[in-house]
Amino acid sequence: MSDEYFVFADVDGYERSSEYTVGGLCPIRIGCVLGSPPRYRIINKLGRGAFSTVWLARDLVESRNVALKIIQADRTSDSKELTILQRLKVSDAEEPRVIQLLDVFEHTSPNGTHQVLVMEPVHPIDFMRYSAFRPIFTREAVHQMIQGLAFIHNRGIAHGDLHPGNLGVAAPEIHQFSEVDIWSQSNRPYTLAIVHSSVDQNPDSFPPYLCGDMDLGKFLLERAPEFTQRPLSIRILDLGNAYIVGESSSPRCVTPMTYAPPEVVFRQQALKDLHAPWDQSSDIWSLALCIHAFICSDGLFSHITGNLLHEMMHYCGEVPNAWRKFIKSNPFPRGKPRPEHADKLWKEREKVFAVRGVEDPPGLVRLLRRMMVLDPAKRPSAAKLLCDPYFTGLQALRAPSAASYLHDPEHATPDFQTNRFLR
Ligand SMILES: Nc1ncnc2c1ncn2[C@@H]1O[C@H](COP(=O)(O)OP(=O)(O)OP(=O)(O)O)[C@@H](O)[C@H]1O
Repeated sequence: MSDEYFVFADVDGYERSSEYTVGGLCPIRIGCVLGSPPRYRIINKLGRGAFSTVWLARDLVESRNVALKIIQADRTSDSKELTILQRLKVSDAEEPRVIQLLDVFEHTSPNGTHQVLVMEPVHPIDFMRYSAFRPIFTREAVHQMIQGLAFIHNRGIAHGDLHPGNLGVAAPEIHQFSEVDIWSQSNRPYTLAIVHSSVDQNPDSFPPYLCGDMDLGKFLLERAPEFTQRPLSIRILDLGNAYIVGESSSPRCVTPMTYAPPEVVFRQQALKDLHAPWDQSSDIWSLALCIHAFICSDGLFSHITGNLLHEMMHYCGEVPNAWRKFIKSNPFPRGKPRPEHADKLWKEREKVFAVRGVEDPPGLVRLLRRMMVLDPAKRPSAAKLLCDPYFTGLQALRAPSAASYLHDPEHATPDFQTNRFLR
């Protein structure tokens, strides 16, 4: 496919050549300055999403580093992310648990007009070696993740794409490094020259080279190792698939299957329904799996085949009525799920958590099991989870924003009242 556009073939891990076209991605060069008036100088690439590229840039006005999420041109007008991020703004006095929008502007390229979201740069936790951090922070980090989700839910939003790549850790240490500091280190941009082969293509639609993703974590570990020794400050990222509950129906679930909730996996796998609805209760399930991955560096579930439903049932020890018919034609590979079997599996997890140095492994297992209930209506809300005994004695409620969304659990209404997704 790339031969239509480029002399070189598409390379895994980079944008596809077909994405640089009218209506597509914004061609970016290292060192160019975006903003009106010009303000953000591009340092390196941080990542790419389904419809965007994300860049580390120097804010020449505030002398700090920022992340620029540059949205594909034909997605700019219907992107809901800006509205959602504006709803999630906290005051300067509050420690956010959700990525904060610092600025927004539009940038015009030969491919169209792109919305640019300016955010704080964070260290994504999927690149984080858990062992590099002090396990003593586990309980606090887990509490902060749930705080972040409670905050999002309290603002009426469901996230819908929780996986380890969308959880990050604040990295204010990055601000002390200028572009030259960063360029002169081993993290200098890794670029791959590209040449388009068709003379019909507008050469300005393409960047002169593609950039590899910068390893921000490696840079910080080398240049600011104290980063791992202070308490973590978690950020939930990527509100690109979020929606305001009640204002619209849920968009298609894009969460990787091994983090997706059972109500979505069942409908996708058993009923071939790719538009399975999901809501805030679905985030609770996905966050439990993110917590597991944060500690163990890999997911709890390994399969993306039909066995995923079986794995879910084995860990939960139950078979929902709605699933029985489907399961009959796909018998259980490891025997029928039973509560004793689930207890055994979680005991094994407890041992793994203990090896990882987690505080109170049985307490953490109890928390995860509360979150991983097959019926979404029976999952506790994030606000209620903040009062789980696992957090007893934790000082993490010091974040001033906590008070604004923490319900009194005594008076909390039932958590997720409908089980309409588990038909
Ligand atoms: N604030 C940030 N700081 C550092 N890296 C970031 C930041 N925001 C995004 N990234 C990086 O860019 C990647 C893509 O960003 P993001 O997930 O927001 O885009 P998306 O289009 O919604 O992606 P996805 O396809 O994963 O849903 C992330 O996986 C992450 O590696």
